[in-house]
Amino acid sequence: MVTRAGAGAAVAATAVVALLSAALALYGPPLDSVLERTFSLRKVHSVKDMENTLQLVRNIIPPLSSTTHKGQDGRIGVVGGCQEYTGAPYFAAISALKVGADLSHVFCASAAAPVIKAYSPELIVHPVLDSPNAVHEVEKWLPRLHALVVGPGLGRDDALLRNVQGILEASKARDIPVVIDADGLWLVAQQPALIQGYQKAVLTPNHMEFSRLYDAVLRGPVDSDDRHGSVLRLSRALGNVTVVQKGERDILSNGQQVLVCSQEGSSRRCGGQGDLLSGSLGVLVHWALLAGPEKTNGSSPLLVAAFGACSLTRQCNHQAFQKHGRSTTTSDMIAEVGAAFSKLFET
Ligand SMILES: NC(=O)C1=CN([C@@H]2O[C@H](COP(=O)(O)OP(=O)(O)OC[C@H]3O[C@@H](n4cnc5c(N)ncnc54)[C@H](OP(=O)(O)O)[C@@H]3O)[C@@H](O)[C@H]2O)[C@@H](O)CC1
Ligand SMILES: Nc1ncnc2c1ncn2[C@@H]1O[C@H](COP(=O)(O)OP(=O)(O)OP(=O)(O)O)[C@@H](O)[C@H]1O
Ligand SMILES: [Mg+2]
Repeated sequence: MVTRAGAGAAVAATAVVALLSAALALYGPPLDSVLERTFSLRKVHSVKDMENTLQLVRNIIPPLSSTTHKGQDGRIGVVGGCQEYTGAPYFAAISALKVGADLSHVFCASAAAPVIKAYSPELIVHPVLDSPNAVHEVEKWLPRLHALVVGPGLGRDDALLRNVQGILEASKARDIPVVIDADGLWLVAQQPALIQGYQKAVLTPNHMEFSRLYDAVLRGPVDSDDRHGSVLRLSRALGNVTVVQKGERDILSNGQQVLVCSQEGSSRRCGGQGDLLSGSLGVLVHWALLAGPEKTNGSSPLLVAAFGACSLTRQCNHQAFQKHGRSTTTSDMIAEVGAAFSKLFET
């Protein structure tokens, strides 16, 4: 039997829960409680957590179908590539195609374009990034693109970075998802306001890029003993932008939740692996936003997409290393994308 006092207490408890939920929705749970919830059971749950999250990635992958037309599974743009760096934008753009995008564009400086075109007939290469009309030239394509990957091989030339700033602003105005990597993160460290609070941005810093960003945004050094807390804090300070800190284990957060990806890779650290990750993520972000939170069981679609890209990159590394050992290069990893994707996501 429910007494009046009992019913009153239940109503009061419901009100408290509702108030707390409203507060959480507005400000996010206290940092300590997120970390405690996420990590207190980490040792016993890590393998199960990884498997559960991989299942969410499987849920966002569009089935191959005879009724879809070219372009529906993803039209991705990579913004990067300059005189010095032509490999990085190529790795990102070809990885997007290999993961399952239908069309992959590269918007690069004019000196890089013939080189990138010569690597691959699969890519659509626009030599526009150092033109005085760069923003307009890229903006023309934005209505046809599902996601942008900004930064691989961009370099740090001021004129190029100013153009990329304009491209980012135009992409935000159109609500286009952006993955920001490499020198795109250099730009964000100079001007965090560029992506502050943009819910469709994912940042993929390596060790160095993370420290630079953290210092710029939080005005202090990273606590290297607390990687999880650092990623959570940076995401929150940027207004819940999704942050993926790459490393021995990848730490991912949207300021509400923290995920850890420890998919087995290898000890081979050749350059370009991060470009494979950011290009793959471009496609997965598009798929995840299309699928929506019903398919990700309430988890953030962008976090699920990022977990998918991290797992895939590490699995490619693992498979390539088994064949090539110390001579493994990123091209060997890209050759493994199909088999790694099947192993992780098509079981
Ligand atoms: N084939 C191509 O075209 C490729 C081109 N690429 C392009 O190059 C551009 C610059 O990108 P980036 O990553 O080299 O730049 P940046 O942030 O200055 O870091 C460099 C310094 O960080 C450090 N460091 C790194 N990891 C660390 C760790 N775990 N722990 C500790 N330190 C660590 C390390 O310092 P060091 O060991 O030298 O002291 C290193 O010197 C960018 O456009 C990118 O896309 C690449 O994509 C590769 C393939
Ligand atoms: N110590 C490590 N052990 C295992 N995997 C790692 C380690 N460090 C990085 N990785 C993996 O390598 C991939 C690329 O991360 P990395 O930190 O090398 O990026 P990056 O420096 O941006 O690469 P790039 O050379 O493309 O710029 C990620 O999938 C990450 O999980
Ligand atoms: Mg990189």
